[in-house]
Amino acid sequence: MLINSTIGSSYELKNVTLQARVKTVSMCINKGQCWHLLGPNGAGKSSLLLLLSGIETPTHGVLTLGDIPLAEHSLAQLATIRCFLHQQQQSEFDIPLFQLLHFYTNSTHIPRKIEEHLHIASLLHKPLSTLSGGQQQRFHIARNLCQIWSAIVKGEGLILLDEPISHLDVKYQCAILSLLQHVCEMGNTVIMTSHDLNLSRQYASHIGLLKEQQLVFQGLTNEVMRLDNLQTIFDHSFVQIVNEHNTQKYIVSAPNQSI
Ligand SMILES: Nc1ncnc2c1ncn2[C@@H]1O[C@H](COP(=O)(O)OP(=O)(O)OP(=O)(O)O)[C@@H](O)[C@H]1O
Repeated sequence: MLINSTIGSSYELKNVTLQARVKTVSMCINKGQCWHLLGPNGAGKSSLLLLLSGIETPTHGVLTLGDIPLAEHSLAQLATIRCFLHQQQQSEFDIPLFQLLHFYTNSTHIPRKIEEHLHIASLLHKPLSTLSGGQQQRFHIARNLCQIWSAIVKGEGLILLDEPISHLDVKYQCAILSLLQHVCEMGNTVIMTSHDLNLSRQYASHIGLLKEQQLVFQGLTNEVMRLDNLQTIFDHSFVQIVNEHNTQKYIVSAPNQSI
């Protein structure tokens, strides 16, 4: 039984490679951190998340969770502390959400904190296919968090989310990101992908910038989210705008400038 050894643990990756999808990534992800992985399409963000989830196994290098190779933790054991939202969620069962929730979590209870942020309860009687894209996304995020909620309340959860804020309107984007920030403050670890530079800058404690299947820049958000780093990663020019109170900076595209 290895699961107890993951509690209070970190991921460590040493020269981890996944075929041609992720090239020699080395990084350490500690408990309580909120990582956002950013980069162009095809940069390797989803593939890196699949490695961290244990669904994919490195072709080279060492990936440990709590000082033990991730592959030595059984997927069944991991499922009690680690959730993983795939980028494109599909369900073969077009049944009411409360039945789907029960299928995935063995319960139809939605913890108060999740309901406060994601407002799922009023949708539970509806089949998934009758919901909008954003409503479906809220349900999938909620059921992933419900799956490991008993670990989350103890600050022992590992929450992996591939583009969780896609399809969401700005209110729910901020709602889910502030919920994730809150669970990190409880000691849980979040690793997610995104394409929204400004929201990542606002909500991530740590950033990984990927390009051509390599993790090129990583570290504290303020240190990594620099215009020169972003220009290198995206082959695109950006400018920074400071609001009138000089409290918030926004990164915006500068399409007329070539680099
Ligand atoms: N199942 C797979 N088998 C082989 N190659 C794959 C597979 N999935 C992705 N790839 C390739 O691996 C590379 C990284 O893809 P990945 O999906 O990780 O990128 P991403 O950064 O998440 O992109 P996006 O922003 O478009 O979601 C791409 O070149 C892609 O074509």
